[in-house]
Amino acid sequence: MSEAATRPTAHATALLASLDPLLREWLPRQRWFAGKGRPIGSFEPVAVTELLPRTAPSGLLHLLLRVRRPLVPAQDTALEGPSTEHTGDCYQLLLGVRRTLPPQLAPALIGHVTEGPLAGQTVYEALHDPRLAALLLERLRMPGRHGVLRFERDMSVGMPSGLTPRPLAAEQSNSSVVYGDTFILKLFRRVVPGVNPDLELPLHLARQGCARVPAPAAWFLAELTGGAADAGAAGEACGLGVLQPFLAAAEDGWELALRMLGKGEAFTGEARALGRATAEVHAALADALPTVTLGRAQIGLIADAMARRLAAAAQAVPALRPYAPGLLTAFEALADLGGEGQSWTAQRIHGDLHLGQCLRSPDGHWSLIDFEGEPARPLAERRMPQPPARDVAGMLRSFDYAAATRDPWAREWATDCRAAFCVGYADVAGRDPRTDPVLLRAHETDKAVYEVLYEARHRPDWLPVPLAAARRLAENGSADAAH
Ligand SMILES: Nc1ncnc2c1ncn2[C@@H]1O[C@H](COP(=O)(O)OP(=O)(O)O)[C@@H](O)[C@H]1O
Ligand SMILES: O=P(O)(O)O[C@H]1O[C@H](CO)[C@@H](O[C@H]2O[C@H](CO)[C@@H](O)[C@H](O)[C@H]2O)[C@H](O)[C@H]1O
Repeated sequence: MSEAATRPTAHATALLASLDPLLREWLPRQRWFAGKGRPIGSFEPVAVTELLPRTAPSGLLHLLLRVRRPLVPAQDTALEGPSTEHTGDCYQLLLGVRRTLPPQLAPALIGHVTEGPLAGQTVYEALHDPRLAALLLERLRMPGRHGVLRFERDMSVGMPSGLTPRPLAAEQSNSSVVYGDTFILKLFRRVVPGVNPDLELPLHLARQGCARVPAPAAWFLAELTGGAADAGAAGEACGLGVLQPFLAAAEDGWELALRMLGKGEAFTGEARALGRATAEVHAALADALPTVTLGRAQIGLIADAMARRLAAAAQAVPALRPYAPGLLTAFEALADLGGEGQSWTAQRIHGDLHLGQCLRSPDGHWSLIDFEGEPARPLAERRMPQPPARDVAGMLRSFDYAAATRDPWAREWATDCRAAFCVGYADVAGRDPRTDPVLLRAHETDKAVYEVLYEARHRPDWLPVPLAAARRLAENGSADAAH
C-alpha cells in the first residue's frame, strides 16, 4: 500500500491503538499470517470502514492493516517472503464488535478492549457471526461503494438473499464462508494493491466459456487512491474477496487421492482426467490473455531467478544446504538450453497448482480453484506469463506429497500418477510435458525449493516431504523417478 493512499485519520489511528495489544497477540496465531517468528513492530491503519455502526447488538469493522516488523537478518526475510520493513504487509480483517459475546461465538473471540474508542467492547472474528456474515453477502448483492470498499457483481447470476452462512473450518492462506451450500466467499487475508489473479483469471476463464472454474458471481475491492508507491500497482484497486458458486458435492483432489491411496486403489484415471482439465484451463488462458515467446535472455532470467530462490531458501533452511549444489544443476541446464537457442511459450497459468486446488464433482468433472498463485511471491511476478510446465510441475509434486503420507512411501503410486497426468495433459494439448525434460526438471526443482520454504514457515512437521524430493532431485534429476 502506498504511503499517500494510507494516510490515517485521527479516528482510525485511535481505533487501532485501542486494538493494538489484542492484535499483537492474536495475529501471529493465524495460519494466514506470514510474520510468524518475527516480532511485530507497529500497526498502521490503511483503511477503516464501518460496515455496520457499533450499535446493539453488534458492529462490523472492516480493517486494512499494515503490519511493520523490525529489520531482520536476510535469512529470516527469505523465510518470511517478500515483505520488507519499509512497506510491511497489509492484512484484511473483519472484526465484530459487541459488549458481550454470546457463548456460541466464544471460539471467535479476539479479545476485550480496555482503552480508547472501543473501550469496554469485545472484538471477535466477524465471519463467525451469522448476522455479520449475512450482512456481507447483502453488501455483495447490492453493487456500490461503502467508504473505500467497492462491491461488484455479475448481474446475470441470481443471488438469493437469506442464505445461511457458515465459515469454512479449514483455515488456509485465506478465509472462506459458505452461504447455504450455494456460494462460497473467499476473503483474501494478505492483500496487495493491484488486480488479484484469483478474481482476474476466473473472470477471464468464465468469459471464455471454460467450465473448469466456478465463475465469480460477486467480488469486492478497496480503492486506495493517492498514487500507489508499490511496484506496478499505481492507481489499481486492491482485490479483497470473491464470491463463487459452491460445489457442495465435490471432493478435493488431495482428500480423494489420500482416500484411494489408503484403500490401495490406483488414482491414474483421475490423474489423467486432471491432466486434461489442466490443459483445458491452459488453453483457455492462452486464448484469453497475452502469451510471449521465451528466448535466450528470458530463459536465462528465469534460471537466474530460480537459482536465487534456491540460495535464499538454503540460507533460511539449513537442512536444504547439502542438496543445493545438485539442485543448482537443474537451473544451469535450463540456462544452457536457452543458450542453445531453445525457446518456449509463456502464458498466464494457475501458479500454485496442487491436488488441493482441484475439486471433483460426483459426475467425475474436475474444476480448478484458487488462482492466486504462490501466496509468498510478489503480485507482479505472479501475474507474469510463465511456462505451463510450472503448473505441471506443481501437480507432479503433489502426487509425491500424497505418496509421502504412506509408510512406506508409495513411490510407485506417485510414479504412475505423474505419468498419467502427463498423458492426460497431452490428450488435450497435443504435447506431453515430458517432451521438455529440462524445463520440467527445473520447474519441479524450483517448486520443491518453494515447498521447503513454505513448510519451514507454515508447517515444519511437513518439511521432510519436500526435503526428500530435494534430495532425489539433487541426486538423479527426478523427484520420484517418473521419467
Ligand atoms: N467453489 C468451491 N466449491 C467448493 N469448495 C470450495 C470452492 N472454493 C474453495 N473451496 C474449498 O475451500 C478451500 C479453500 O479454498 P482456496 O481457494 O484454496 O483458499 P486458500 O487460498 O485459503 O487455500 C478449498 O480447499 C476447498 O475445499
Ligand atoms: O494455501 P494454498 O492452497 O494456496 O497453498 C499453499 O499451501 C499448500 C498446503 O496446504 C501447499 O501445498 C503443499 O502441500 C500439499 C499437501 O498439503 C501438496 O499437495 C502440495 O503439492 C504442496 O505444494 C502449497 O505449496 C502452498 O502454496
